[in-house]
Amino acid sequence: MRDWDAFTISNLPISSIDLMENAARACVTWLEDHEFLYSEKFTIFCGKGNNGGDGLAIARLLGERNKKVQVFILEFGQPGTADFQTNLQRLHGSEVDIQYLQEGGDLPEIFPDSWIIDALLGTGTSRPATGRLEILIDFINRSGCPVCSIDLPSGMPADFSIGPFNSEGQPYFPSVRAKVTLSFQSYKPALLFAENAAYTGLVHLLDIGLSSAFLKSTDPDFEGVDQEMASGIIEPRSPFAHKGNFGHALLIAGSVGKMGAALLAGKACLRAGCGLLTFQSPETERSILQTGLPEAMLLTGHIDANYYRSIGCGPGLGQSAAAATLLEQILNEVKRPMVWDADAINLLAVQTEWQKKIPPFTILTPHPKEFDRLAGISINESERWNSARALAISKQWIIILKGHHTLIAMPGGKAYFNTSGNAAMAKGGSGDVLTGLLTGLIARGYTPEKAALLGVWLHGRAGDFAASEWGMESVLAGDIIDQIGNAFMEISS
Ligand SMILES: NC(=O)C1=CN([C@@H]2O[C@H](COP(=O)(O)OP(=O)(O)OC[C@H]3O[C@@H](n4cnc5c(N)ncnc54)[C@H](OP(=O)(O)O)[C@@H]3O)[C@@H](O)[C@H]2O)[C@@H](O)CC1
Ligand SMILES: Nc1ncnc2c1ncn2[C@@H]1O[C@H](COP(=O)(O)OP(=O)(O)O)[C@@H](O)[C@H]1O
Ligand SMILES: [K+]
Repeated sequence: MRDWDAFTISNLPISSIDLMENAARACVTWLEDHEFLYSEKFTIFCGKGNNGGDGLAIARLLGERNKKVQVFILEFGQPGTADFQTNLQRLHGSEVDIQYLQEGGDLPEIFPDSWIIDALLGTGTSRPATGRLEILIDFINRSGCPVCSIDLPSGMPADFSIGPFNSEGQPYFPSVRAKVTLSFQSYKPALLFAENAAYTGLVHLLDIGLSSAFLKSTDPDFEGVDQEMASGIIEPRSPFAHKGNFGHALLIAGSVGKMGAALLAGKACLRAGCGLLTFQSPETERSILQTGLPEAMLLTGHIDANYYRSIGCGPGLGQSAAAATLLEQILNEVKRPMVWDADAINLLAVQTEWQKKIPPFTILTPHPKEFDRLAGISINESERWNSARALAISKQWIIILKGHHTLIAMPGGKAYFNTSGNAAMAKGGSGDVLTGLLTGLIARGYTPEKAALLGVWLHGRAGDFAASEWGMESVLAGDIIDQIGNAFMEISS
């Protein structure tokens, strides 16, 4: 963010103080647009960095709108930044009441029925809050007032989970508990972790006019997957194409009582655009597959795995001896990247000698528990993300660590987080849909890296369409499949 800020100031005719003004205006406009948050009274807590400067500018703008505003500035024992001082001067002479909180002084008396704007610390947070700052964070959290945090909940470091202690002894970071966090221009990693959500509240990103050219001039090692990225990957279907052009996929899936998982994966695989699909599934379950998905074929005997352009393993497979034998045979024969999910991952966690046989660029799609079985227990999501990134590099696998913001860790070290999808997808079967989709995209001809980015985004987007049709409670995994086409259409030109 600091580099992006500096790039913008040197490449666009905009000064740092005007960027701060943009940020403050964006916050106030957002508050105005969300009437339920737009109280008559605001209590604004400011540090003396630029986050505090944002708070002062917000105070002035709210004062101009005839809101009753009180500002408390926490004395850190050092002068404010230049933009903080400019905004302090701009605030003097207004109706806004400004008070200073000294180390060791009394706690403030605040309007009991106000909204709190939290502008104590932003991306400059460098260590856990202690002393007066920690007491003030606790005071804000106990005040009973709803809190809107600016850029980050104060105390939360931009790049980590705030707690609990991790294996490297990273300390717990006391943090403001916000109802809403208004963050500037881009997600900070801390805003993506599940355990931080109780502190960030709802996160909204506000455009403050940072230069878009910066993103083209840099190759960050951590990036969001969004509609623009997905539409840059998608390839059109040639008018003269035949089914042979779009690949033949093999799904090794299903066992007694779990054929639904195979069907879900199979439907999603075909919806991904691949030409042909064959299942390798138990003979006894033949009628379920052949009536549930007449478009697919079924193999029950020996398979020549190398015949298929892509192979997806795991949905509903179970962990029986027969499943293990089948996967071992696949590993001994197949040298191209595959997709491994669910019980295939669980077996891989136990059969550690298999791991060196997994072809490079194979996609693994664990949910957090499956991941911990494979890589050891992580104490929080930021630790798990680091562990996934390290494993992707050391094994040369693509790891798709599923969650609200699914992480995609590439063998080259780069990592992505997904921005589509929603909690309606938190229901059995959603992961099987993703496995099928990824297997279908690889058969269709996408490289595993492109398939991973496109597939994860399409899956979440289809979930978003399903949620708008069925509501957050009632979406079924099959509804996600039915919306894959709409997700494709949105990014096809
Ligand atoms: N595009 C952009 O980037 C834009 C950014 N903008 C805004 O600027 C914010 C970043 O501002 P910033 O860099 O001045 O940092 P900020 O968080 O205000 O505080 C730093 C000070 O706090 C101190 N400090 C740190 N931890 C501490 C602790 N635990 N306890 C006590 N002190 C602690 C730290 O001290 P130090 O670590 O140096 O010892 C330093 O003095 C950003 O979040 C956004 O709101 C917008 O205006 C517009 C455009
Ligand atoms: N709250 C959520 N927000 C976004 N996506 C979600 C959410 N909950 C679940 N999902 C998505 O749904 C899928 C669930 O996968 P998984 O846990 O393997 O389910 P299952 O094994 O039951 O099929 C993942 O792709 C995940 O990213
Ligand atoms: K803040």
